[in-house]
Amino acid sequence: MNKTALIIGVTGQDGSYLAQLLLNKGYTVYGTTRDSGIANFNNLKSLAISDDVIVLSMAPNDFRSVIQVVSKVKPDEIYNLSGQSSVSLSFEQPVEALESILGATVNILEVIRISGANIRFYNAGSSEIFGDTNGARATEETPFRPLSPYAVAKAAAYWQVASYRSAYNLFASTGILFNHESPLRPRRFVTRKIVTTAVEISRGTKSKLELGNINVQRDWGWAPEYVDAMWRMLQLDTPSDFVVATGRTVSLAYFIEKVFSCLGLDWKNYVSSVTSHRRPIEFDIGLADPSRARSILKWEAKITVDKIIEKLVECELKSEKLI
Ligand SMILES: C[C@H]1O[C@H](OP(=O)(O)OP(=O)(O)OC[C@H]2O[C@@H](n3cnc4c(=O)[nH]c(N)nc43)[C@H](O)[C@@H]2O)[C@@H](O)[C@@H](O)C1=O
Repeated sequence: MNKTALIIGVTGQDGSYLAQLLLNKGYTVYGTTRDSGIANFNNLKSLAISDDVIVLSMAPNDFRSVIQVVSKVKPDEIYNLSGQSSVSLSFEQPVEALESILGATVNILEVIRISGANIRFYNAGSSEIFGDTNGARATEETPFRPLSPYAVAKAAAYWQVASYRSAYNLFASTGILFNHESPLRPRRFVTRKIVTTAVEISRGTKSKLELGNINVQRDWGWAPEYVDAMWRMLQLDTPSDFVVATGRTVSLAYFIEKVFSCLGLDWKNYVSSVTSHRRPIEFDIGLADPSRARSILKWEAKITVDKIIEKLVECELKSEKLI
């Protein structure tokens, strides 16, 4: 029998790729956005699935709204990909970070618990919860040292999910995802900002690129592969949390250099690091050990950072958003 999935926050990068994956698997896919009357469906449109996803309005931090949608859809699986997703923005809107991430997670868990239905729940976690690991690769056992309001909210949501799983025996799991990129990323994230600006520079419509701290090192993966890990987590016999990453970390300077060299440009002529783009606090190096996902989910990131750069530049040059 066909399964029904509810993707909360379907219009974002991950929501759109997940909807595509689930549609391909034969799911009936419902998706929510705060106000479907005014939402931006560009990501769903660029994947050519906007007519296939049934979109509903839902405010995840409004309990009534969540219960109404879940009762109507009767999903087998719920994926919560909603809420603030920018670490940088969370320093400016810390309450919004907490409410949109933690408030939504508790509402969804409560609705699942009260409904008594056999619903599997995926919670979008983040590697930001680890903060500075002092050079150690983060695993599912690594202690949390969140540094931003975003990371604090994600850490709290993680523990809510773990608590509901133990207390009420819910099938609820958190994917602790490291950075994952695609052409569907908005420009507020650094990879898209670099690629779009570098292409503009190559076309002569921009002359410089201002960034914050370019010495940070991150584990960057390919978003369409990461949504497959989310799905796999809900197909297990028992719920469990997983680190999802490539296992390879590079510096932002490396990323910038490669993007510019794809376009035949020397980045040093165009890029500067300015204090206004720096965050009040952040950690330098993000390192991951995704071996548990490899052994239990049978999931592995196949697309390397060099390939990601190539794909992003190629898509930007064609100004298309398809993978
Ligand atoms: C795992 C995690 O991954 C993402 O969060 P993020 O790492 O903050 O992503 P980003 O692309 O904004 O920054 C990446 C790095 O790049 C540095 N950086 C330098 N200069 C600029 C700059 O000019 N803009 C930006 N945005 N970043 C800059 C910045 O300081 C940071 O170290 C989200 O998906 C989040 O939802 C999530 O969970």
